[in-house]
Amino acid sequence: MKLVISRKIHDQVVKIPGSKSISHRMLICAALADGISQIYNVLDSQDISLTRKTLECMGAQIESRQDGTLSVTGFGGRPKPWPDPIHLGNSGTSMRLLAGIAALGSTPYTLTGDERMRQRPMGELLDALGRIRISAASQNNEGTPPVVIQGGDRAGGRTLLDCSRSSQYLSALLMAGAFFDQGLVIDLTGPAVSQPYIDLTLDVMKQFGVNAFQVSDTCYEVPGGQTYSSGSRTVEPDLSNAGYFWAAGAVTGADIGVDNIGTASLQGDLKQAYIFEKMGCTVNHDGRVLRVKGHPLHGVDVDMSDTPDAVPAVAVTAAFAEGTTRIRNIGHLRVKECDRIDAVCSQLTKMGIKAVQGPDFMEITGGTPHGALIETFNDHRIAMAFAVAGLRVDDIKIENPVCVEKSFPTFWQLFDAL
Ligand SMILES: O=C(O)C1=C[C@@H](OP(=O)(O)O)[C@@H](O)[C@H](O)C1
Ligand SMILES: C=C(OP(=O)(O)O)C(=O)O
Repeated sequence: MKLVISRKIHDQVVKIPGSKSISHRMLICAALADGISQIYNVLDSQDISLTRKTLECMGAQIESRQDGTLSVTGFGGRPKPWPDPIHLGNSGTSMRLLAGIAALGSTPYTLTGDERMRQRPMGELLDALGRIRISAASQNNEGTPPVVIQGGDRAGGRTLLDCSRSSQYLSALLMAGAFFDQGLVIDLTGPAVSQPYIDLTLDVMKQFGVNAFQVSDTCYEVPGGQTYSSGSRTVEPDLSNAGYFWAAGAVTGADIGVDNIGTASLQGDLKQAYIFEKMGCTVNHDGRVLRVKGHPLHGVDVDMSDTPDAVPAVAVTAAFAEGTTRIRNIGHLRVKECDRIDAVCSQLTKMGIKAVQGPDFMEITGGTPHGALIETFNDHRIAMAFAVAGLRVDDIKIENPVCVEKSFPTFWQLFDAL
């Protein structure tokens, strides 16, 4: 249990570790390459270790240098057999992206996860793989892990994919598709959620010399017969995690900057700062440091389909705003580390805040929240978002604070230093 002490915080600039999404992708692309890559500023967290270990099982050699840089010797698109089940905890990104890589092998891989991961969907990805003759099945027939993927057929071609619950399926197909003889054309059954993560996949693939592109709103293509090039790459800071510090500025009135944020970042969660601006904060991006300074906040109406990981921080901030905040198009939050719509609303209600939910939205009416014991449902983002509330409210206790190790093991250290 962690007690967050409400306090006055000073204006300051913080440094956030590397992006989880970019770290997963760079490790995978480096493993898919021939030769040695150096990846700088890789996030050191539970989920990234799971991706790393799996890539090692598949034949990549990965060494950590003292400064945290990872040196990756790739297996050139030919993963080696691994007969034992591979455990991926509750890392959806590892599970879905690595299922795509497993499809490149010629022997079966079994991918499984913890209790929650075994409830998270991936039937849509299994169906799309099946359409290009890759045997991909859920052992429980419910479309959830454990899954067994057996590659062998590398013809590729055209497939159909439903990305209404996760964009990670499409990222998986794009990364693997470059090795298929005919490449891969992926038609979507409708718009994808979490679009910026797809753009991030295309961008990291490009950095490793592989082209893939969006043909239309609902069609993507990756030409076949391409190879990933090894080299040196750098992971930028994690902007989902930057959001807890910008939210700290928003709720306390301090001016909190996050260092090393490029204006051209493709991470969707850069938008968090601008949602806080819409709520009344001042945002100042001077090229390197992006600062959010809090002022009296007011409710907003936002579509957060593209930025699911930022929802808990925005929702908690909304508890301190005048009026109602409506967060729309977030049905996919129900299949994350926990049902995040339910978790956020139930814990805000415990704090005396009116929080109403619908199938794919929530509405939070700001007020005067009081202390509570916050249940985190083993979800890092619930823990970090409610820690922010503790800066303004006495007696916020966060249950199971170590769950932040999934994406941000140094969170408490940086947060306590505020
Ligand atoms: O591809 C990625 O790196 C991610 C995509 C998003 O998931 P969905 O596409 O399932 O919404 C996001 O929530 C997750 O934290 C990371
Ligand atoms: C949803 C998340 O991650 P994943 O899907 O990789 O478990 C997250 O980090 O908020």
